[in-house]
Amino acid sequence: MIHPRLSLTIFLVLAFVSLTAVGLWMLDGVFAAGEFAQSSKTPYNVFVPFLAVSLALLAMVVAWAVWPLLGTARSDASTQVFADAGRRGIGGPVAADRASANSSGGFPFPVNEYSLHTYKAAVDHAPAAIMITNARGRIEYVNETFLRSSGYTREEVIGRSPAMFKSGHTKIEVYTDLWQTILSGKIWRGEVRNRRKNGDEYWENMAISPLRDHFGRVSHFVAVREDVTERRGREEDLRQLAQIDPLTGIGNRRYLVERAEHERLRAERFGQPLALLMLDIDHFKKINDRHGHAAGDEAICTVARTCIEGVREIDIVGRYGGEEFVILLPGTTLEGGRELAERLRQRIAGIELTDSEGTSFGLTASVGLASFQKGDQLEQMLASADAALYRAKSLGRNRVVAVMDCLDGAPPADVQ
Ligand SMILES: Nc1nc2c(ncn2[C@@H]2O[C@H](COP(=O)(O)OP(=O)(O)OP(=O)(O)O)[C@@H](O)[C@H]2O)c(=O)[nH]1
Repeated sequence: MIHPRLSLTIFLVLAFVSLTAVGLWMLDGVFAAGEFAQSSKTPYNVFVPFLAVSLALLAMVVAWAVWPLLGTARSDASTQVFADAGRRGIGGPVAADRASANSSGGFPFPVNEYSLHTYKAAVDHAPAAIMITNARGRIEYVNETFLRSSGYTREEVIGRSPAMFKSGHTKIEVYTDLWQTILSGKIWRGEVRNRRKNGDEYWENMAISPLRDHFGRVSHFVAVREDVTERRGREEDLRQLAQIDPLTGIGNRRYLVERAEHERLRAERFGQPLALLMLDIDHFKKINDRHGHAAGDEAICTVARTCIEGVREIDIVGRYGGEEFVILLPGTTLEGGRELAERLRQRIAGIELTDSEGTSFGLTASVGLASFQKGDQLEQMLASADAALYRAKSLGRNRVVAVMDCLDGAPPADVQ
């Protein structure tokens, strides 16, 4: 493709030549130059300055057209990187062909005079942290924001690998995906947890794009990084808040389902046992009716505390419904689960509370127990525990009942 400046130059040259020819023709000079020369009253003196002005203008136009091309040819590799990155937007894959390097991007200045300075200033002071590494993964450039957010000085990072910022808390799959993407010439976007010089960890949202030289080889990687620690923190707070039961402060049903699914997958994968208890306060409606809603709330909180205090740290306790709790026991068999359920039942039966009138009252609870069987889905485990709980209630309450498997429609087998 012809360079736009070149096309304009050709057009102007042709225009000047035509104008000169027309001017001379109008003076009748070109066609009768011999006569003029011989004539005493020759117009020769008129068209010489005319021709000189035209030629001077022509020379200026040519100089105007050729100067930036000469200038750009002298520009170095960094001009090319910045010019291309700036013109196409840093973060986009770039094939740094000659034509694009020569372009002044529509500015009325040569690329290496205007663009290099402007683009470099823009990158140096950009609000996002920017890092450029070479093809061997060594850092060649970092901007001011990068230095501020990482806490390092330029001397401490230039020539080193970006691995120096790793916190060790980003999944290995994230890095595998990152390298596969950028080595295939595409932009990688994602979030990684990095470490500042002072040891603090922070979340960065990154866009890493490969730059190519004029042979099409990846020569550099440009990483544009934004510190998103605050946003991640807020998201995590909201996520946790959405999973907490406001009355008891323990996990709610959403929390339980998420954790239970995680534990079920772990049990499936590693062949470990997993027991699930479903515990429900007996005749709770009567407690509310006789002692008031506040006493009912107090009873729920006390049972929650009793469950939390009665299990191991790795066990998971949550409020599944009104006066119903689910307890997950990773690494625990049905027998182990039954022992714990019985212990909790006894502790709850020992609770004594006082209502607002000073009347004391006690509590009992029934427990349904299920254990993970290979291939079980979470819904099956919950349904089994629920069926066992129903049986415990129908057998008179204040007891523990276990069910091995309700899938075949067999009636639940009582443990107690
Ligand atoms: N105080 C209080 N009561 C609640 C809360 N959530 C649910 N409830 C009440 O708990 C009672 C549960 O009653 P039911 O489901 O009939 O069960 P129950 O009376 O315990 O009877 P069984 O489970 O068969 O022993 C209902 O009256 C609900 O209104 C709560 O957060 N606080």
